[in-house]
Amino acid sequence: MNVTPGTTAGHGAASITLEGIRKRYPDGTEAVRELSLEVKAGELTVLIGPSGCGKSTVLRMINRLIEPTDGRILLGDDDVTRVDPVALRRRIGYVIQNVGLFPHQTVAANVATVPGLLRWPRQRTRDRVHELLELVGLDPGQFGRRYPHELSGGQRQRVGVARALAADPVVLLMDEPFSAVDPIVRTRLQEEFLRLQAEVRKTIVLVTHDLDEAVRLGDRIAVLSEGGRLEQYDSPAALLGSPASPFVREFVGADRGIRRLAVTPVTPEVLDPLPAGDPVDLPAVPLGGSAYDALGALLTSAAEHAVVTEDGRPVGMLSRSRLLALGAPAD
Ligand SMILES: Nc1ncnc2c1ncn2[C@@H]1O[C@H](COP(=O)(O)OP(=O)(O)OP(=O)(O)O)[C@@H](O)[C@H]1O
Repeated sequence: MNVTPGTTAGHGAASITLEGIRKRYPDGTEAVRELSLEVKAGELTVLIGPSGCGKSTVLRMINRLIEPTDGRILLGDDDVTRVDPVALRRRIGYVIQNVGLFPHQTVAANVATVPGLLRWPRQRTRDRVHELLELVGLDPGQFGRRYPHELSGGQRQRVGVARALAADPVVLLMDEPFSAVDPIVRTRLQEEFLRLQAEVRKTIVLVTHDLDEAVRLGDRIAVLSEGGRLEQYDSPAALLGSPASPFVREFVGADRGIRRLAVTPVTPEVLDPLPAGDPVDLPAVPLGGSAYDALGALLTSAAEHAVVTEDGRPVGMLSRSRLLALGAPAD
């Protein structure tokens, strides 16, 4: 299988190209009418859209759990419809909502599933399981021997991610991976997952219903409407800043200004000069930090300005009005 080495992609990450894919189920349902989309190697694309718009169908066509009726799907330069589907699935990690761990196997055995199928030597598998459990924040000595029912929902979710990464797949597909856990655990898992992705840099397609999750995790977000129609494919900031259609505008909602602040960094262009004297009793926010966090600091202190710092040194002032303007829609 060809891989795109590139500087941004992780080891063994491949781009995914969907070319005019279509899925018509045997009962005549046109789940996906025609969809073309490219996910760059090492990037995370989120598929989002109303229930029944075809997100899971698209995801499952990539690893051929569902066969497309038409169109091509490429991993790197390889057409996935031309390779053996079982071999293909071993190269593609797949994480689903309720994880699907084998209940009668230990955590270690669950993580070792694909290396086992690939007949890795025992020691290599053991080392890999150890490494992965550490990577997802579970102590291998403590958790390796447990069974899935002896874990919390969040821990099970981590084991699901470790299992999907076990054989160093070229691509990771995730269908509502964090939706089965409560909002606080969910946010923590998302943060940990972002750290993990910064390390492993896989090409990831993630399906979610949750716009905040999409904005937090996605390098790019694909908004789909009924029949797998691609309404917009953009970075979170571009999607929130300039929705391409009334459908997208309604979908991203009235509070998109706030969401937009979360993906907008505080940059030198929005700063006012420092005042002559030392600014006292003003909140300090870091250059490059999120505008959302800066707004939080201003609201908490009831100040009109924050001091923006770089390496602990004041470099400019940020006013409340400038900050709010960053969240204002461009249209
Ligand atoms: N096996 C099937 N046979 C017939 N129709 C199906 C089948 N599987 C899914 N569908 C239909 O295809 C459409 C897309 O389903 P899909 O599960 O891909 O949507 P989704 O966007 O993932 O939905 P949700 O967000 O609710 O999980 C829906 O109308 C669904 O009813």
